[in-house]
Amino acid sequence: MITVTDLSVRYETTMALEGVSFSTPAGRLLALTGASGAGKTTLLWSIAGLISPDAGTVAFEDETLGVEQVSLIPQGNALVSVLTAQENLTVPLLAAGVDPGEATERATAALERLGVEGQARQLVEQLSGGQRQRVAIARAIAARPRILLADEITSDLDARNRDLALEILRQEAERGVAVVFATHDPEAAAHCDARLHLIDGRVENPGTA
Ligand SMILES: Nc1ncnc2c1ncn2[C@@H]1O[C@H](COP(=O)(O)OP(=O)(O)OP(=O)(O)O)[C@@H](O)[C@H]1O
Repeated sequence: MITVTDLSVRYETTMALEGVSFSTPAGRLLALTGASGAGKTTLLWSIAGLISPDAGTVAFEDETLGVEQVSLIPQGNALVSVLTAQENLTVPLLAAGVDPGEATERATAALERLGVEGQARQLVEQLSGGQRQRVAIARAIAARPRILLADEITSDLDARNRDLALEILRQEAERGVAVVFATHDPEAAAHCDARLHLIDGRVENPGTA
């Protein structure tokens, strides 16, 4: 469960979020919608603990859950371009203390789920935009998060891979993960269980998400 209470974030003169409150349980796939600049990325980064809000709180119901169990798939994927696809998955797992054998198994399985196992040994800089996006999704799920935050992850994908990415988000929710998926795509939002719509940093129809 993610509970956001009265969250406000200001960038100099811009109020990116203002009094945002909502909660979403484990197992739910929540679409986060709104026009460009509405505050979707700011909200995901705040939930991930990467931005300190000016006011308000983000809480996870399970007190034992720390930010290391939150995976964010950022816009633009943030992969390391001079590492291979496989290394982009294994390096963070090794850094988190996962045993090398298990890190390799988890990376291989995640790349297979996204259909990019054939690119495992290629450098990220040699991959297409859509392949990079799928490697970024694989990296997030290989971490086995309890909370998964996905920022516009279908924007570079063709129809088949867009459906695959949505199916992966659905499978993660079925595994008991709380998933928040920022998207401009109405069809992708319709595939989710609920929708939170932001207008200029505020929640439209508060309390209905
Ligand atoms: N680092 C920053 N410094 C100043 N203003 C910022 C910064 N990041 C975002 N903003 C502003 O905060 C507001 C919300 O931005 P945010 O990126 O959260 O929106 P978004 O809904 O994710 O947009 P998009 O759909 O285009 O990605 C916008 O007005 C944006 O210009």
